[in-house]
Order: sequence, then C-alpha cells, then structure tokens
Amino acid sequence: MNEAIREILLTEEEIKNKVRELSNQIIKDFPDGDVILIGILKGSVIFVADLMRSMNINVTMDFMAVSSYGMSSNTSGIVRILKDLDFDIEDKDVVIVEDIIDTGTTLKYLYEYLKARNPRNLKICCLLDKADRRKADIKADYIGFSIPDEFVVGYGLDYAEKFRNLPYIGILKEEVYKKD
Ligand SMILES: O=P(O)(O)OC[C@H]1O[C@H](OP(=O)(O)OP(=O)(O)O)[C@H](O)[C@@H]1O
Ligand code: HPA
Ligand SMILES: [Mg+2]
Repeated sequence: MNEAIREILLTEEEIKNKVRELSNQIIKDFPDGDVILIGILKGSVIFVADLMRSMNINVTMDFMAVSSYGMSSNTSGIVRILKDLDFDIEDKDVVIVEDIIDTGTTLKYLYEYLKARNPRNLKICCLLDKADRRKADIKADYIGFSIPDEFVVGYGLDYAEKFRNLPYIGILKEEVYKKD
C-alpha cells in the first residue's frame, strides 16, 4: 500500500463490480444507445474510461475541464471552466460522469450550465457520494458508493495532482494534507 494512505476504503474488485452495475443501470434507461458521456476532467478520466468499456451500446464521450479545488484539500467555492464541450448536446441523451460529489458545488454549477443547452435528458453518474459535506442542492441519478467525510484519493482522485494512478480508493493520512 502507498505510504500516504491510512486505509483502503474501496478495493479494485469492489470498484470494478460497481462500475459494471452502474453501466447496466444507464443501459437500462437508454437501451437504444446514442448516449453522450461527459467526463469532468481530470478526476473522472479513469472512471469514464472503465464505465464506457462496460457499456455495449453506442456511446460517445466528451470532456469538460473545471477546477475548484486547485492544489488544496478544500473547495474554493468558485468553479472555473477551463475547457468546454466540443459538441452540441441539444436534444441529446447526456450523462455527466463525475468521480465524487463532495460539497456539490461543481456538479450543481455544471448541471445548470449544461441544462441551458437543452439536452433531451441530462443525468448525473457519480462514483462517490460524500453526502455529509453537501452544501449545494444536487443529487446524482446513478451513485456508486456513499462514503464518509474523509479525504480520499486514487482511481482518478488526487491530492495536489498526486495519487490518481492508485488502482484502489484510499483515505489519505491527515499528516499528508495538514502539513501544507
Ligand atoms: O462537490 P465539490 O465540493 O465541488 O467537489 C467535487 C469536485 O472536486 C474534484 O475536482 P477538482 O476541482 O479537484 O479537479 P480534478 O478533477 O482535476 O481533481 C472532484 O473531481 C469533483 O469534480
Ligand atoms: O475527498 C476528495 N478527494 C479528492 N478530491 C476531492 N474533491 C472533493 N472531495 C475530494
Ligand atoms: Mg482534484
């Protein structure tokens, strides 16, 4: 285990099974395909890649880049759009794919922003839900795991851009982020 990790919260196997479950739920809602998955950079990259590969319908992908955490373990509360979509989503079936809902600031902002472009359906698929920390009124349609109020990393999630490559999701030791 990485020495910055206090405890493994979700193993590779648990994540893999959950990704399959979530992709089945999405397919059930959109059996005819032509779904656009919108990955939110950078945290959702690994999740969206795995999710997409377990969907045997026509799916396309696009990305948005936003950042509210920067190099910190706390949200700034301000969402900055760093990259917008490449394609039009009007009248399309769209699923926003996120790694985590924490305060909800990022997803609330993105949901309203994309809703204004009149997609036929706009859903949210989120691997982790840290409900205790919620400030913004937003709920995902597809949720992987509810997790406790701990700063987690791995499977795409970072602290100061590190640990995204861990294959599991682990709780970061407090001394790693408290000393910054
Ligand atoms: O619910 P919230 O409190 O808004 O937090 C969730 C968001 O914060 C993280 O992104 P971050 O800004 O760290 O960018 P990253 O994906 O590039 O790591 C995470 O990937 C979510 O997008
Ligand atoms: O617990 C977290 N880990 C990594 N990034 C995050 N962004 C919001 N919450 C978290
Ligand atoms: Mg981050």
